[in-house]
Amino acid sequence: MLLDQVGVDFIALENRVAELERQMRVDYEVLPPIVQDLKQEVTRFRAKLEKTEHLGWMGYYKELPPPEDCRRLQYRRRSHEEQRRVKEHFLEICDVPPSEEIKDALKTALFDCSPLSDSDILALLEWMYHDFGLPEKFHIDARTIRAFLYEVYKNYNEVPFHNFRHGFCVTQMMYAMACCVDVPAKVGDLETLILITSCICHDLDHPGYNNIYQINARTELALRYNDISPLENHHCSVAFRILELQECNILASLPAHVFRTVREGIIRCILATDMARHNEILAQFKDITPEFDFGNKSHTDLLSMVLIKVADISNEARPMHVAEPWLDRLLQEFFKQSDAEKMEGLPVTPFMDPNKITKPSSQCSFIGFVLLPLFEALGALLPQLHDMIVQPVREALEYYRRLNEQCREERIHRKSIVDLGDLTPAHLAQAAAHGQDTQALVKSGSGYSVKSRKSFQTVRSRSRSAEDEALERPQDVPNTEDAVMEKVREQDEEDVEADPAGHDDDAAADEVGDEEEEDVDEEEEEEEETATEVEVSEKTLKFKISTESGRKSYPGSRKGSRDKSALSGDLAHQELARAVRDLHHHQHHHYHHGSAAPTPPTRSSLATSPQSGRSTEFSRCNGDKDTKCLSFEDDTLSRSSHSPCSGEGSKRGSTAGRGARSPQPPRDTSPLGSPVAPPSDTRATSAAGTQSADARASSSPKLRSPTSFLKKLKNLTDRLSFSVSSDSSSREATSATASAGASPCHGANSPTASVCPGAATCPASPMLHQADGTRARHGSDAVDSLEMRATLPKTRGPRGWRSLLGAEPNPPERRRQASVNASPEADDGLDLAAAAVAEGEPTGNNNNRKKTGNLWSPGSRRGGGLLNRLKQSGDSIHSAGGADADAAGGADGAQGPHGSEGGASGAGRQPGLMASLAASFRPKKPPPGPSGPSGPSGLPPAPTPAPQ
Ligand SMILES: Nc1nc2c(ncn2[C@@H]2O[C@@H]3COP(=O)(O)O[C@H]3[C@H]2O)c(=O)[nH]1
Ligand SMILES: [Zn+2]
Repeated sequence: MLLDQVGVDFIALENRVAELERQMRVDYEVLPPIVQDLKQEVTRFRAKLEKTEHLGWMGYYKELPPPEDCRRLQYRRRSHEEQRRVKEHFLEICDVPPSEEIKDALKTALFDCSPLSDSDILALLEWMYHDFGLPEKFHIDARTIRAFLYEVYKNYNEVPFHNFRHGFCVTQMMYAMACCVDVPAKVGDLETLILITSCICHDLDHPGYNNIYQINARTELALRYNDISPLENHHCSVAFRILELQECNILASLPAHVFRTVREGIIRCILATDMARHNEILAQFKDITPEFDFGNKSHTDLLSMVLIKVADISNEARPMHVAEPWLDRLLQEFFKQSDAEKMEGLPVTPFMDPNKITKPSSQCSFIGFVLLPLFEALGALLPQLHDMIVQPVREALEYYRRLNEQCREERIHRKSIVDLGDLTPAHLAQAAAHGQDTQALVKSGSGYSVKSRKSFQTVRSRSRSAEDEALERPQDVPNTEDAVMEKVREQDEEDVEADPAGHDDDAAADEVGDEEEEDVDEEEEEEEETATEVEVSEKTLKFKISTESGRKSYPGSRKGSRDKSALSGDLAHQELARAVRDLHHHQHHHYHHGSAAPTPPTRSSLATSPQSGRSTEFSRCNGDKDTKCLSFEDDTLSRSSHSPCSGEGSKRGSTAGRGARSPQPPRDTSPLGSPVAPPSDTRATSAAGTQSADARASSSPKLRSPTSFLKKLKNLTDRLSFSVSSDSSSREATSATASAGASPCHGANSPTASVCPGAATCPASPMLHQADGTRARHGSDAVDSLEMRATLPKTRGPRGWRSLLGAEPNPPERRRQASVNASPEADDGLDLAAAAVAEGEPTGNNNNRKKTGNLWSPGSRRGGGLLNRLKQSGDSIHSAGGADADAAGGADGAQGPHGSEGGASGAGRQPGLMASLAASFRPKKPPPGPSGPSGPSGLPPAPTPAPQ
């Protein structure tokens, strides 16, 4: 019937097509031989052209430089020589148990491993197994433990934070907690084995770029694991590959079913360290806490997950002289990632962006929203841990709140001085009328001058970090900042007049609206800045798997309350359609209605607009003012601008006096003499007004600007894998915010998936290959990404910290130097038992090792002029975190300030450290018999490996 209506005889049409196809086949076969030859010739020639190297003499072939992303992703492994030294010294000391002092220190959160060498650390790891009696209980041969630990050591990369020492610190914290609450008695020996082994392995082969990057850049790991905890899956996979090696298989003597339990447990624990699952795990744990049953496996499983999570983020529970260098290293890694994201046009992870965070702001946010709620939850179940980890973390939060406030005050002061040069007498009079110190204001107009909204935002963005909002003066108290803002608005108007697009008529009419838009954009920017790692991680994951099931929000999540609607694929399409309608509607009015144009589509205007498809949703949500009802909202990086420092807590913090977290006291310089922090190294004892994350979860309805609107639209189209062109203003907006669709280097949709010219030698590939030998994804996209990068700015406009500080972005020299021996060499195999004990100490010393500088001295606990240090910090960031600067520094760059064994980077140990360590280890058990099957530890030989 339909066919009749259309008036087309489809059957006839189909027959005709089939006939033509037949004819073509016949014609093709009867081509004269000469034409066939010609065809073949053309095919051959085309194939040749595709390999154009031989045309180099004609200038048609240009050798491409090694793909930058390959270089950037390369990671560092220790040299064979260094590994050999570590192995030798490990074997030298491993039969000697640590001194009582060290044993005691190991059981506290005060332990400081920085003076220890890598072999010392390996020996301590082995000791932890022994101390819990695990080798005896599970028949683990000492030789096997050592081989296992050494292999683990080799499979950590020399990245600033997620390195072997981080693995040790996490294990040591787990050990300390386990001793404190007697974990073996509570959860059993097997679970203890699971916990210790999981901690040791939990960040194996971490490349220094987190899951958010992996997913957004569509790296091999993200592709392999379908965006689901790519790194954690990888760590786990590497761990079990090590355990597959017979000589390293500490689980070899376990019966098959026990092995399965252990494997399952290790996988569960390592996967639990993905911060995208933080709220999920925390919520479940809190749920069961009131009726926690140590006899219930699902309860103890959850407890194990929480324990490893706590250990993983426990640096702030340590004394400041231990915690702070770790934070510096973490920020170094963060900034390196955000640098890479900017260069590759990926979304810039807000909590990693030096333009958006400061050290104190980062810590206020992380401790307040993520760390403390978790620690308190564990403390509720295991109160013995309160003094050990909960209280120190509260003090750390208090410390950073005060510091943040100090920073903010200084920034405001600086801004008022800087911007006064541009102020008119009227502004000065206004400031004076509000009782401000105009004397101070007129001092200088130098420094940053606000030339445009953008440049102002650049400064402002940096200065208004997550916690600034909390410390903000009440709205109704105008101050110098208001005067500055006023000035900026005027400047904006000038900008609008100078707009080459020239919507002059609209400009006047939209003046009010523009101001609102600015506020909206700034608010959104700030919300983005306040997003914690958990939120961004959740969002990154949600973004990818939302079509499957929607992602649940958990009570611990700040967005839980507003994340009402899960995003399904259909919903996304509907939203897109609505968004397009709204956009069209808005543009129509904006450009054609002249002065009568309505203000830009604010939330309220959308709510009442009859043309807006979204209006019904808005009205539906009207009753629930505190909730962001729209999934459209949820899918952006919008975040509450509430800050962890807001409210009572911060006020109390501000009056709590300074220096409660006192500067670092002189350290006991004897390497192992005092591995714990001196008692004077305390933090503020005043209980911080810690806010629950939930209390801060409120959100206020916000206006909607065209820019933000387009950002959201872009988000949607990205999700649907196609792009919608936008006008120049929107392009600028999306570019400025490095929105998701901006030419990812590793684009899976790459139209030219040609082979990476550097694939064969690409140092990143082996890392990505090593698990299963498959080819690195980025290799195949490298040409594409190079082409794309050529059209991308190196950094994202004036917001880059380099432009702020006038530093050269990514000096090419540095990049070049960054290509170092990254390929993991084939190991020469483990033969620990046969390894000869090396003579004497390694020649390593401290001199070669570059200590990681404090990134942001204002955040430093070591005093000094705040402003100066802000500037200096930027410089040090540049050298430390920027573009593989660590690599440029040679072997000692990327590694943290810790000692590794011997060689350039092994230097870290003070002279005599080995002697001191050796002295500190006492024989633990009688030396092994002269012959017999037992290993150096005298344990029985390992039984046959269990089937796996
Ligand atoms: N801002 C901040 N983040 C931290 C701190 N400690 C741990 N993290 C983050 O928490 C994450 C836990 O998992 P990872 O080890 O992968 O990476 C860690 C860091 O990104 C800290 O002290 N401050
Ligand atoms: Zn970790």
